[in-house]
Amino acid sequence: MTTLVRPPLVTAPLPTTHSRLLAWVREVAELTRPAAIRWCDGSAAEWEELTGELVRAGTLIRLNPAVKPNSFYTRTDPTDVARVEDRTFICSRDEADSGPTNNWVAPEEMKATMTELYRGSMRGRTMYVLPFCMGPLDADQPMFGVEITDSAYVAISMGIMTRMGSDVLAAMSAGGDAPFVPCLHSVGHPLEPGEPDLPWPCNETKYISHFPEERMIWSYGSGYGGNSLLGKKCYSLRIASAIARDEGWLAEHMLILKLTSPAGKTYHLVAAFPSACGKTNLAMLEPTIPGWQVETLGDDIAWMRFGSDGRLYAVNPEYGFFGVAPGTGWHTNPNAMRTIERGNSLFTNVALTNDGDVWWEGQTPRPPSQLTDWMGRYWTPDQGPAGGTPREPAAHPNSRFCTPIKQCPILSEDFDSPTGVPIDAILFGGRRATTVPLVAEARDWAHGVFLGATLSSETTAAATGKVGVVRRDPMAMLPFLGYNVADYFSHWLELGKQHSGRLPQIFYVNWFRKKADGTFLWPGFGENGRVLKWAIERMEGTADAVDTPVGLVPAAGSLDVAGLHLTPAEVEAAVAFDADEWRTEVPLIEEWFDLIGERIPTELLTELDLLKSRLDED
Ligand SMILES: Nc1nc2c(ncn2[C@@H]2O[C@H](COP(=O)(O)OP(=O)(O)OP(=O)(O)O)[C@@H](O)[C@H]2O)c(=O)[nH]1
Ligand SMILES: O=C([O-])CC(=O)C(=O)O
Ligand SMILES: [Mn+2]
Repeated sequence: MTTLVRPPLVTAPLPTTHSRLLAWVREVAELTRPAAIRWCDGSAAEWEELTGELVRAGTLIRLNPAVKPNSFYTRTDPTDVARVEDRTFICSRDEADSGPTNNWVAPEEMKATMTELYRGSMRGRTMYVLPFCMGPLDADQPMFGVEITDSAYVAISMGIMTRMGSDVLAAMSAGGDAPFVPCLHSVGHPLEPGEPDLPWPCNETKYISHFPEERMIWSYGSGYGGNSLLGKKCYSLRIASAIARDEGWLAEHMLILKLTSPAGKTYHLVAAFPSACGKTNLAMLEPTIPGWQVETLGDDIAWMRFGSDGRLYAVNPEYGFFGVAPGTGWHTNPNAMRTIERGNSLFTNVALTNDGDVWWEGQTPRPPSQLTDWMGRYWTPDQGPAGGTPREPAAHPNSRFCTPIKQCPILSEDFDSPTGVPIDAILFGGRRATTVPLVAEARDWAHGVFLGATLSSETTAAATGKVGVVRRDPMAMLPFLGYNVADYFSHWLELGKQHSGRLPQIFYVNWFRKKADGTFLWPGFGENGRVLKWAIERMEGTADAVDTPVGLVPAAGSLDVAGLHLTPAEVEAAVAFDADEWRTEVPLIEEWFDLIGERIPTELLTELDLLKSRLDED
């Protein structure tokens, strides 16, 4: 079913009877004035057609089918390479509800501004209507969305990242018209008659706006993933977190994995790490310790609800991986390599090899002798890009692969379960060169929420702005919260009180602690399985820990380091709690709590006092 109609959309047979959807599509078409409207069906034929058009337009390059079948490469405009946090807005009716960590503009004012930007913004382009569902379509309450976009790149990417197309559209009106989240996106580059298009149209003016009360998203000016694939961060985190607060569940920036011990016992873990801090890698972990096995359920987002048995269950709302390319290789994340090798993938801002394959820093120990870099320039390992400087990487640090989750060789068979998997442990982690030990176990739920609430990390290339600056990133949700951060902490604490019987155990981790020479103390990647093993053994009551002011860290000999090429002193340095470093950290936590202001729950202030008094005793 492919419906290509000319506005105002009344002449062709319409693919749905959903009246709110039809009215909205008509309204957007009248405002944005596209040359054509296409209802996407998510079929293979549609993928063929759209990728073909994008190749002709110069947006995509088809990769060598012998190495990457049915896969494509794109370079964005060099100014449109990451999420734009300073242009991201939570437009709640009351400013206080967006909280101290979000940008806020009153909804009516934002709508007025953006309506003028959208006026005629799709002229000369096709408007794509993408019906999608976050999470399984057979869920009790399927979470529908419809994205309207003038980008074919967004249309095919959403086809990978979400369950998208005719099945979803049919389900949306199967039992009466279902509610859905309207997601409007325009690259903001209309074409005048005869004007040639650009390979990557976008606009200097960017807005990524969320209307949490109306459950609605408006995005303008950027084609880059996190700003334009509106089912992902915008819906599944910012809008969903607001829905979850209202309905008593959690929408979190977390991977989901299943772990099987040598004895055959299974566990499920979720882990929240900020962008570009290791979620995709941990989700696809290949443990180095014998007998332990990981299966993947999700690498970025977890929706978690309490079941009738009182346990917390997690579902991954997504259908694909939008993973960081640099650092992904056979020695670090072989399962990601196997996933993309199967083809059907899009690569953005990586480097291109002479034989039509993709490359990025860390894929192989040494780069090929020549490449075309992410800006289309001739690049060599010695000289860097032509006209650039020798140390410029060939792939942008935030370059990405976009690939179907079903291709992951270790995907858990529970992936499509509408109720999800029961969670045994929650990990919070960041990228800290100092201070935070390799692993610490929280004393209880409130202490775990405190560890999550004060989580900190060095900024990365996943968002525009300076890289390497330490900032608080509560539960790795700082850029993804759809409401007031203080209310979010209260929500976590409240859920803990309501379900105190069988709560997951909370742990704090840091793979990124460094030695004085700047290299990592802990080898990471497959070796992180050792930390998961320790966490499981803590829950089983078989591993020893030392009580420190930040939590319970591994006692000497309790972390399995057999076969690891680290000296006992190095292991000790990785797991150590350092009181002086924490005395330096406390004022930063106080500053953070001051910023949050009066709405902060008292339990967290109590936890901070407890940390301080324990440090005084230390
Ligand atoms: N040193 C070290 N680096 C790691 C480890 N895990 C991941 N990385 C690197 O950190 C970067 C980001 O890792 P990802 O797993 O893609 O991070 P992510 O949290 O999924 O990032 P987003 O997709 O932006 O949310 C990559 O360059 C990885 O190679 C680790 O255990 N140790
Ligand atoms: O949202 C994006 O563009 C990519 C991503 O996963 C992140 O930044 O966390
Ligand atoms: Mn990721």
